[in-house]
Amino acid sequence: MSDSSSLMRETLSLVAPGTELRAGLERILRGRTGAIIVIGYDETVEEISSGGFQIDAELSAARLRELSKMDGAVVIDSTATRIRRANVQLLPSASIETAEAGMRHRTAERVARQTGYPVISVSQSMQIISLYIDGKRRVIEPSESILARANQALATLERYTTRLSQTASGLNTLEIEDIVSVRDVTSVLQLLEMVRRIASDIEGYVLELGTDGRLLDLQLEELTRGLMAERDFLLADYLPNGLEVATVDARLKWVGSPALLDLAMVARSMGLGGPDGQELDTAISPRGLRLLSKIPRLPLVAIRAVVDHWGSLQGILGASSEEIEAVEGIGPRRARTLRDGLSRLAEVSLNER
Ligand SMILES: Nc1ncnc2c1ncn2[C@@H]1O[C@H](COP(=O)(O)OP(=O)(O)OP(=O)(O)O)[C@@H](O)[C@H]1O
Repeated sequence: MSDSSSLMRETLSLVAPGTELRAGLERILRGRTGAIIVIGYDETVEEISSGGFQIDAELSAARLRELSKMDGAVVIDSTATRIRRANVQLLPSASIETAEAGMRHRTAERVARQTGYPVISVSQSMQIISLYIDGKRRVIEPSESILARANQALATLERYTTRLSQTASGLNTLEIEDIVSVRDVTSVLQLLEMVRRIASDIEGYVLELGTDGRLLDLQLEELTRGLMAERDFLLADYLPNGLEVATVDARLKWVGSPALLDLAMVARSMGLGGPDGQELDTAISPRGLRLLSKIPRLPLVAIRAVVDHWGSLQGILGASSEEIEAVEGIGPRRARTLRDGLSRLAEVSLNER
């Protein structure tokens, strides 16, 4: 993540609903005055500030509102906890380009560029809160508009997680019967990746919504619980030897959303389906981590020990109880848990057929 996007995220959470800063901005909007607020105070800010007065007071919504009634800018510290100057005229370099029209917004954009600190402007005439960071402008929207979009994304996420769980349980059956093809594996990764992208959009909304996003956060957490572990196991089961998960992640990052619909593209990212990922019907067998992880009360160390020993799910399915018990770190109890668990999984997939 670049510095400017992490500053954007930090700042969005500083101005999110539930914070004093946001409450102050809402008051300014309701009072129909404008404001220009610099979030950061150092020598550079000092150099381009003229007039006004120094203060060092705790930031409260009421104070921010009162100080913004005066002409000029308010300067607060970068954690948005203290107000440091008010009634300031800002004199950024006029040579910094700005696409904005009014003086307030031109100044806000220039100060943000010159100091590297975020600057907020509240437009009196347009009743809009804008955030300027490093040459980018972002409108701070009311929670209702963000929630409307977030709920749409949540509905999409729900559809995808339902499809994912069907496709993944279909893969269980194919794995037990050892009739998996590259297409089957790739379809699961494709859905996991789509889910990951939608979830990341929703995480952005949660951040922006502050205290208004709590319910959304819970819903997101519920829909995506365990999915990243599922992804790790899937990749551990099928990646060709020597191909790192980080490499697959990096490749997928460059796959745009339309291209993600192309299974061959996803297969190629996983190093499967031949050089161009087109050989989707090629048979492939899992190592067994993903399926074994579905067995309740079987610890991951035991799963790893067994998978390392046989190297394939079919090897494990064909092993006798004695052979499994003999694996270091297993013992009779875990061996029974594993055998019972596998039989139950086999039964479930048989019934599902
Ligand atoms: N350089 C500056 N430093 C501090 N404050 C400024 C500066 N320029 C403008 N402002 C503040 O912005 C106020 C409005 O200025 P102006 O009407 O030119 O801007 P605007 O962009 O059209 O604003 P709005 O969208 O709020 O109507 C000023 O009264 C002043 O308080």
